[in-house]
Amino acid sequence: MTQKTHALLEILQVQPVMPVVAVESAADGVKLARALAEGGLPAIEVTLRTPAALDAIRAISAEVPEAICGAGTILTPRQFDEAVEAGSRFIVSPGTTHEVLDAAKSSDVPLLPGAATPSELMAMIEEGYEILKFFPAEQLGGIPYLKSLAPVFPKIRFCPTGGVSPSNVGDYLALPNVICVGGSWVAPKDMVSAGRFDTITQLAREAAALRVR
Ligand SMILES: O=C(O)C(=O)C[C@H](O)[C@H](O)COP(=O)(O)O
Repeated sequence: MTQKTHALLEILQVQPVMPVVAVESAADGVKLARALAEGGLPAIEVTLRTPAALDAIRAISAEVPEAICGAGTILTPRQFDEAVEAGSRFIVSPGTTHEVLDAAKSSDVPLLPGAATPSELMAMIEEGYEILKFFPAEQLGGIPYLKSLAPVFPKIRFCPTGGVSPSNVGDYLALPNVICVGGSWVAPKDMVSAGRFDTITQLAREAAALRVR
């Protein structure tokens, strides 16, 4: 196992659920990261799907020492570098390209790359990856699909994301090849815009109490 895989494992094993968030301002990001960490979910994936994302990562990294802030929806090497520069402790991409893999090679910050088909998994194993994002999990076949992959790829562990919710999260976390799940339900947009951070802390608390297997 590489040092970077080890670093990624340490982050992903901290909590059963990785909050996947899209924030409209750096201030919202800070409040959200605080609320989630207080509920027991210190690691948070801030997606680069809003213009405020990089500023939010910068602000969380500077102002919320209890959080472990990563960047999501990384599609290009430029985004990879910008996210690292902003202070991201880990990087998540929904799929994989050679360019993003090259950016990851020249960085100390670990990458959680997306892969789904057997050919994609084989390619990622060749690149030295053992921990992968599985996105969009439910739409790609969800739990039965991951069960089918397990005997063929015994070393690979996934972070399924996309369509994971309180109603199916327990079944995902029961799979031997799932290390944690990603999801937005712990930080609903309407609660963030309404400033309901206490409720978000409560949602985080419930998610943090889930058991992995
Ligand atoms: O942008 C990415 O890289 C993503 O991961 C997309 C979505 O934010 C997650 O898939 C969360 O999906 P839901 O929990 O179903 O809302």
